[in-house]
Amino acid sequence: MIEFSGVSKRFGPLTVLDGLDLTVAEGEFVAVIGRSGTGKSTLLRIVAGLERPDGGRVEAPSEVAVAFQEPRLMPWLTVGANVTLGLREKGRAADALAEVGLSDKAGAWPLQLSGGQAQRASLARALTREPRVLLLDEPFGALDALTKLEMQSLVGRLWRDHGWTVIMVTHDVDEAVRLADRVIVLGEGRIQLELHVPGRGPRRPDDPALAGPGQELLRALGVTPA
Ligand SMILES: Nc1ncnc2c1ncn2[C@@H]1O[C@H](COP(=O)(O)OP(=O)(O)OP(=O)(O)O)[C@@H](O)[C@H]1O
Repeated sequence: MIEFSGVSKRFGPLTVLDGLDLTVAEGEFVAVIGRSGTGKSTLLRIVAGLERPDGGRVEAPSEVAVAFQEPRLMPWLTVGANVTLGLREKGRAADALAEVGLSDKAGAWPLQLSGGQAQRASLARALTREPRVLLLDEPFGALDALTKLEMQSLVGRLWRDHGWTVIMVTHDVDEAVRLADRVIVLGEGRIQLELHVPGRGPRRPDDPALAGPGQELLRALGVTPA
């Protein structure tokens, strides 16, 4: 579904991606984790076609939707209008809002939404694009712990229901192992570690099977327990 072969990306003297190889299968959920500045967002932007690599080959479908940490809703449009912004077919807003549990907010203004509700609206907007690939860039980084768990469950459910291929950038090891089939650790322009998580997401946050993979990821990130 998505294939990176020897992909390089430089910004001036800075080499961000350095011969990166990555294959993502159709329907797979891949989490990308890594220290700040290791090129995680750049990787997503290349998949989305927002950035061109300097070297190597990239294959990715064009039906891609992106959701960011900040929901990027237009404050002068209602939630419903935001969801179908840029679409000729406006009828999909109601279904998409129902799917994310936001039916009663179609006429509300973005400023009237909580952080979690705004992220739900952002996901509804992605839904109306009927993507094959969903890219998530730290989507829940700004949410409180409980809302975050709810949003993870929602994304996991939407992923299963729609058969999307998902790449999610996150700083949260627990989130990565709760949702992903595979977690990759990015560093020095390449994949430093690749980890398959047993079972299928969304997993229970207290699933004891997640402790081992979580610790391995923390070690790979250079985080040692206190
Ligand atoms: N358009 C750009 N012009 C110049 N430098 C850029 C540009 N985009 C990204 N960079 C640089 O490339 C490096 C990687 O950025 P990127 O946003 O991909 O990292 P990241 O792993 O997503 O970081 P974070 O975890 O902090 O969000 C950073 O040093 C950043 O400053």
